[in-house]
Amino acid sequence: MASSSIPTVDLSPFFNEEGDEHGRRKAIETIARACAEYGFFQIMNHGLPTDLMNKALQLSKTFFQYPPEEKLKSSPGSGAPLPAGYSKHPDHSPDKNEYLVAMPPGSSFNVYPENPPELRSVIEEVFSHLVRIGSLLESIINDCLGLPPNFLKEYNHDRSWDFIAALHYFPATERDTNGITEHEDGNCITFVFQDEVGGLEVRKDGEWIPVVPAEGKIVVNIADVIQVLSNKKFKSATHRVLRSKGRSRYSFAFFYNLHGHKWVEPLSQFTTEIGESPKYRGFLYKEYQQLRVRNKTHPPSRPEDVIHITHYAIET
Ligand SMILES: O=C(O)CCC(=O)C(=O)O
Ligand SMILES: [Fe+2]
Repeated sequence: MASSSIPTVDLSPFFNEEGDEHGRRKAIETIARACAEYGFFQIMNHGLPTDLMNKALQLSKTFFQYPPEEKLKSSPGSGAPLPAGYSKHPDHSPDKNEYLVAMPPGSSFNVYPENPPELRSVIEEVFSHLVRIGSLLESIINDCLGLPPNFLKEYNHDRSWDFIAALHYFPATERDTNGITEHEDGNCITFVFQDEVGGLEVRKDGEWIPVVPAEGKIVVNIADVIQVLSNKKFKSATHRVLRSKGRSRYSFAFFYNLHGHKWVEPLSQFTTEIGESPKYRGFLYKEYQQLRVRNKTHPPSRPEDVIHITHYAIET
């Protein structure tokens, strides 16, 4: 494998009725290595139709091209655990994008745009596929970590905090190409699909590796909750998005999440049982997610004040 690309995993063995045990083992090994080394890989043959992904990107583009007053009609309501609806980063934010967030289909917090009319049903369809793919990847990661069968599934059984974001990155300017500042995601596992423009990069051994757009592929990255549970055996991938000159970029990110009432701490399998000290103190997930939402809605003026998972790290 060239060092300048991230591994691609073919998931078809998991959909093969006859049970392709060899194919499954191979996929699991590749994923285990990718998660331990840098927390990023791509998947193909995952069951989310390429046409549906393209349609979602196209419809989101139509939405983001509307004038601000139209988009602002679907501004988030209050009381939701996340700003579900349309938002744009404040001008002083280093992140130069606008986004439309949706929680699970049927959630009372969702504020969908009325136009384009098909956008809602297409996002809901994509959402259902990604929940299914999320559960599959969660069970594979459960296996990769050597946890008891269904451990993560039972721990993370409530899907009501999952969310999806349609993102629009503005074209770069002469002086500024930042789209999303380097970061790790706070949830369990993230899934991204993007248009052909490119700009997503992942850091490995101090180097930025571009995630070259490939139609039909979904980018998967391990996020903070898995990093904490595994006491850093699996890495929450550091990534960023650079903007292109003269071109907008559209993408979707799905956050396979955890319910806010869950307690998160390094599991005994990765601490006491193997004589390692925990690298994080425990926390209620809701508290961490609230701090992260604040990072976005009220970005601190000093970058060092942005809350990351290091907030809970135990100094050694
Ligand atoms: O747009 C992308 O490719 C990635 C988005 C992302 O990293 C995020 O929303 O956390
Ligand atoms: Fe991210």
